[in-house]
Amino acid sequence: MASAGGEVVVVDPAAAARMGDDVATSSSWTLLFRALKLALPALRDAAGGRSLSRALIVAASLADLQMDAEVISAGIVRQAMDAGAVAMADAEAQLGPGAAALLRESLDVKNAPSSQVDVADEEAASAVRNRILSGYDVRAVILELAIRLDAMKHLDGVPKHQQRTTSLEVLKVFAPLAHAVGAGALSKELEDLSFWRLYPQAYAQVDQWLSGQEDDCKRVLATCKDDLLQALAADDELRHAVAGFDVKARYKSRFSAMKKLVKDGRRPEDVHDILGMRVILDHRAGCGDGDGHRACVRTHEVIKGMWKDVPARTKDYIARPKGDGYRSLHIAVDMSEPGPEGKKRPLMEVQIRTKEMNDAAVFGHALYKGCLADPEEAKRLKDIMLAAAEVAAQHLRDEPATGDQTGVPAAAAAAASAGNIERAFRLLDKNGDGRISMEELTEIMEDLGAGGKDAEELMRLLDDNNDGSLSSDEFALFQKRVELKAKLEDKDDEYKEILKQKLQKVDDTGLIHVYRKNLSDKLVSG
Ligand SMILES: Nc1nc2c(ncn2[C@@H]2O[C@H](COP(=O)(O)OP(=O)(O)OP(=O)(O)O)[C@@H](O)[C@H]2O)c(=O)[nH]1
Ligand SMILES: Nc1ncnc2c1ncn2[C@@H]1O[C@H](COP(=O)(O)OP(=O)(O)OP(=O)(O)O)[C@@H](O)[C@H]1O
Ligand SMILES: [Ca+2]
Ligand SMILES: [Ca+2]
Repeated sequence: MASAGGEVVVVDPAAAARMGDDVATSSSWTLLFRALKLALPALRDAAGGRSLSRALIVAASLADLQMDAEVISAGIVRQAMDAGAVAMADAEAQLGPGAAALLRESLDVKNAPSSQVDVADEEAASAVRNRILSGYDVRAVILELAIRLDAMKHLDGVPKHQQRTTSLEVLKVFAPLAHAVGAGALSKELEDLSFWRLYPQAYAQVDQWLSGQEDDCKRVLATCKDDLLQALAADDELRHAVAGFDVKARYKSRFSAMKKLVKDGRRPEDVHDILGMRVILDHRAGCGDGDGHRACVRTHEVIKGMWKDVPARTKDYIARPKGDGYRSLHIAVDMSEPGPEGKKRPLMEVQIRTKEMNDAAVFGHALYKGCLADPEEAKRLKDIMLAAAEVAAQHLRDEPATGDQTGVPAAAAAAASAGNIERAFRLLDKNGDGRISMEELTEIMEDLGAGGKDAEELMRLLDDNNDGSLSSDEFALFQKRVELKAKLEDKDDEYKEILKQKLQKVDDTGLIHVYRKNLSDKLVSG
């Protein structure tokens, strides 16, 4: 047990010992401890403890992003605030003005894509992103991004329309923001989760294509990375010109692959970066190789000695930089097993560049780098978080994710295609008193061959203020949500068709929603 300022917080003694005395006495530790002390009891009471373990996971992910203790403590407390368990005044009193300012800004970032903005519109989304990037501390942006990722992982229990709004905001605003601040892995995760929620059929197609070869390709990437690091370190010319090497390997994300097929109109065999490797050379100044071009070319030669080079795909953007100044040597190698019976694999793209070139290419790099904690400190902060997570796991049971209990009934969704809100409302409001009563709703649903149960379900969904009838405002709000759903479903269908053709997979989803069509016909023709 550890006590701070009267209240008692349970801490696993073994975990506390691992943290070490130096950490326990540091100001980072004090701040994190205060945040935990404030949030733990509140979050433990909320949602069966689920929010507490989530808060700790968010905190650990912020530590992984090399955020400082102020951001991490703000992350823990933000979860407690979002659960309605902690007020801003308490956060400020416990954590001080720095963390409180971060919390306030993160809430501003959270609310930046307001309901007035149509984030599906690229220009509007870009304006929101720019406003966030120029208006707020980048640490507050990263804090909100970590919270968003957590939210995206726990959307099962929230209403469908909310799932879509959140996913669309993430896809259009927050995932590109993560990319812009240099948090590439976070961006990728946000994209794939929102892609899956918004376009489930299209996601399934891409997933089927990519997952088939994923394990094998990832194994190849891991082996190649090790082999390449060894070969580069053993090369005499490179040893002279380069102080160190960094090799990054990545398997293409679902969303990124989908964009190539759907938006660029490529065939799957024309996607040449499913396997990707990037070699970053820490080029020595004054070694007689100007900007490091020669070292990059030498790296290519070493690679040619190891794997099967595909000369037609070599692009030297160092000798001839792209219009935007992008510099990098791009090559491709064929990692298929030899012989006619050998396993065929997609090509592997290798980007070779110096640190300077890489810094310039990774947009926003400086922005993100400016607020990173010392890597050692970041590791220690992470240890504290993991220790706290262990403690939490001992005391709390994570609730299993709940199923989707709030699906929009097919008949309700049908109203989407009606388009004309006023006309639809007038049609349903049979006695013309400006409200749709339960009787009126039941009547029209029965006209359509649906039972009273469907009417009840529909009423529950639409009746925002629970007064048992629908105002035209409630109806309009509903219509807006349903239109978004219909738009997404159309796109999902469209993408699915394109992907299906390209990936030549048989479609097995032929559901015809006769019921839905009936209602929309009725609403349109009425
Ligand atoms: N940051 C940055 N990266 C770039 C730029 N141009 C290319 N890249 C990277 O290099 C990859 C390959 O680009 P290219 O070699 O031009 O080949 P491509 O066939 O046009 O590329 P893909 O669209 O990837 O098939 C891209 O997918 C990016 O990862 C650039 O201007 N800036
Ligand atoms: N060959 C590569 N090796 C290692 N990392 C890569 C490689 N290509 C891209 N990445 C990085 O992986 C992340 C996601 O990759 P993605 O393929 O979506 O990017 P991209 O290549 O820039 O996009 P696109 O190919 O659609 O133009 C980004 O952070 C990107 O910088
Ligand atoms: Ca690429
Ligand atoms: Ca009425």
